Amino acid sequence: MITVTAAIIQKGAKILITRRAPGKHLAGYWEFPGGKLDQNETEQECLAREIQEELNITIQVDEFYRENIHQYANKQILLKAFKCSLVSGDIILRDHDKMAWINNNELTNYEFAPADIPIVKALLE
Ligand SMILES: Nc1nc2c([nH]c(=O)n2[C@@H]2O[C@H](COP(=O)(O)OP(=O)(O)OP(=O)(O)O)[C@@H](O)[C@H]2O)c(=O)[nH]1
Repeated sequence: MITVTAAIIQKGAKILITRRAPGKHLAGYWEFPGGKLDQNETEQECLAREIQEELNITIQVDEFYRENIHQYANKQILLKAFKCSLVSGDIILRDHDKMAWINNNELTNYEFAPADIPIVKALLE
């Protein structure tokens, strides 16, 4: 099983979502940015690293939110979502082709990666 971290980055009342770029697994689906846990790093370190690499911003990882295990056709992932806040930097999309700052109630307007659905549902409650 692959552990994947995901950041729910809050700025005021809005949260950041990003769309997976063409050519990637699940291209075109929206997600919470993040990525696979490397050996010898904590989940918090992984998330801060991935967000810096993918989005060019520095975040603070505030708290664990929810996790979900999902079986894709060729892999099983443990998706771990954390509430985060923006510390500094301007976003540059390096891995995604779109981003949006949205209110939680707008989550229903976007098609999320299947593994994210329970996390999206929790955010809508
Ligand atoms: N970052 C992120 N990945 C997610 C989410 N939901 C979800 O199913 N994933 C999946 O978890 C894996 C995370 O991989 P990644 O973003 O680090 O790397 P990648 O696509 O370049 O890797 P890969 O193509 O080798 O699988 C991908 O298979 C991705 O589709 C999510 O909300 N955030």
